Amino acid sequence: MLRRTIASLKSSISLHITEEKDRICPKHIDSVITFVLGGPGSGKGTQCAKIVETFGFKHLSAGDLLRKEIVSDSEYGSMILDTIREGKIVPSEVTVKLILRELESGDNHKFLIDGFPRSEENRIAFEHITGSEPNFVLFFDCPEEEMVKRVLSRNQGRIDDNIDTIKKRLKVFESLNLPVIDYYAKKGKLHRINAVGTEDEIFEQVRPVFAACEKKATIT
Ligand SMILES: Nc1ncnc2c1ncn2[C@@H]1O[C@H](COP(=O)(O)OP(=O)(O)O)[C@@H](O)[C@H]1O
Ligand SMILES: Nc1ccn([C@H]2C[C@H](O)[C@@H](COP(=O)(O)OP(=O)(O)O)O2)c(=O)n1
Ligand SMILES: [Mg+2]
Repeated sequence: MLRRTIASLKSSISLHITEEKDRICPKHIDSVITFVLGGPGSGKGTQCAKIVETFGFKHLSAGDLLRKEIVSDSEYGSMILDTIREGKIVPSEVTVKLILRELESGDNHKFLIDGFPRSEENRIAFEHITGSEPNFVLFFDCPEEEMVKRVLSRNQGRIDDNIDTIKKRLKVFESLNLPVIDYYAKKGKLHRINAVGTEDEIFEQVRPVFAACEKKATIT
């Protein structure tokens, strides 16, 4: 059922999926889904690696999945490249499709979805297509000048890690991603993390969130 739906998403790029019949659930209804949010350079990827190591989650980075599409023969490659270079957000149907493919592969039921949703459009598309919501959401709260400093010294050869694109990405973060963060705060699902400090200091704020989640899973 899910594979068929992914196939139909591939062939149809218009996304107005609002009816119950169009919804699909991740393969494992007992999955733990965590969204990991924060501005560019706030440390999402760095902390996800620590969470994977300590708590055994599967890390899905929306940015990495999109970058893989650019270097593959994907029909969306050049559109994704142009969008990322401009610091804009790739249409949700493309990103959600890539995430769904990962949610459906392998046996791990605990997912960190890093850098997604980056807009209300992303959020709504995910909810409508999967019929599910995250169990909780991490927000790495970092001052702009620190984010700029980190991105400029990241040295991963990314086309969007230059000062012009960073300025655009920060504007997009403020206008499109902060409303999503607000949405989850109001739902009581947000864990705000102070993203300034050493990597280990920051992880000491992250650890109890996942430890509590593990404890809850043992009790229920
Ligand atoms: N707490 C920290 N202090 C200083 N630099 C950091 C910290 N956490 C991550 N970095 C560095 O900052 C850059 C951006 O981190 P990254 O995890 O890629 O952020 P994001 O995925 O949010 O863009 C990387 O070069 C990383 O090594
Ligand atoms: N949900 C997403 C995630 C990333 N993208 C695009 C736009 C982003 O600027 C780039 C890079 O995202 P990525 O999460 O790797 O960037 P940072 O780790 O925050 O620096 O990818 C997107 O269009 N939609
Ligand atoms: Mg990242």
